[in-house]
Amino acid sequence: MTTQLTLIQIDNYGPWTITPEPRREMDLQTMQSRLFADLAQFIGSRGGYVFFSRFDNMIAVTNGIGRAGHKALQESVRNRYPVTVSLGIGTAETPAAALDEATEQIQAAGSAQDEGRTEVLAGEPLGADADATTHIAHFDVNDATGKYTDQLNEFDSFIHIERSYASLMEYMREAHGALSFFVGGDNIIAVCPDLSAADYRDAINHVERDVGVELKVGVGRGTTAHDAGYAAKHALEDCRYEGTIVEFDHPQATTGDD
Ligand SMILES: Nc1nc2c(ncn2[C@@H]2O[C@H](COP(=O)(O)OP(=O)(O)OP(=O)(O)O)[C@@H](O)[C@H]2O)c(=O)[nH]1
Repeated sequence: MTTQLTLIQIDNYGPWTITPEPRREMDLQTMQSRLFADLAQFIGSRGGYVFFSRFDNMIAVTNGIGRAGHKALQESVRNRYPVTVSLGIGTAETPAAALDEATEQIQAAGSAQDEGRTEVLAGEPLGADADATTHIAHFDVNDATGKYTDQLNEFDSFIHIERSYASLMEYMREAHGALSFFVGGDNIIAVCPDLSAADYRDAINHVERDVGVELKVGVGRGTTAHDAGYAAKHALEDCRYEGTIVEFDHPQATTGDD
């Protein structure tokens, strides 16, 4: 299996936000969220996933999207936005290693705040003969509506959800080189290497011990993020139906420790 990740970095964005003087915050928020929406549309329509992370930098799973697709994305952003984007592509068995490679490509071309560095397109997409299978794990808080949304004010609910996200993202990053992203509501999507049910159970137990939030997870695989993520959603439905905390949409091809 190999995950192809693309780091999307807005070129020279920091200086732009204060030139000629600080821009209205809600105008920046509008631009950032519209750019994210357009990236989600463009990448999603080609089977990929994109996560907003810090908005000035975003991370996409781009298995199945080649250099021409990446170039078209840059052109489309340049034609419609007051900013441009640089793209670094990396491929590896673990998502963290793929992101390292993607990041090195962009960093080698110059600083994020170098006005001479624009529209870098670096790194090689997966070859046609590579095994492009990727794994997506879709985590969800158990009964977030009953425990939080219907009981607490929105900010206090948000604190519980964000704590579980912080705990899970660090654990998955350190233990497995997996990258986890909050995607709204009580949902966290992780891009993962091939892990066992025991690995996922350990992650869920860690979060419960650490911050007292109970999670469940559906895991899918596919040659695009959409295929893997959609399978993960079905597996999550199986958790709901079976009352379990880990379900795969496919037989596990792992070490058999579970
Ligand atoms: N991004 C994303 N958000 C979702 C999805 N499904 C639900 N949500 C969000 O999660 C919130 C809670 O929904 P659920 O997870 O179904 O509700 P719950 O109360 O936790 O119930 P159980 O998950 O069945 O334990 C919703 O208000 C949505 O914001 C999804 O597939 N993707």
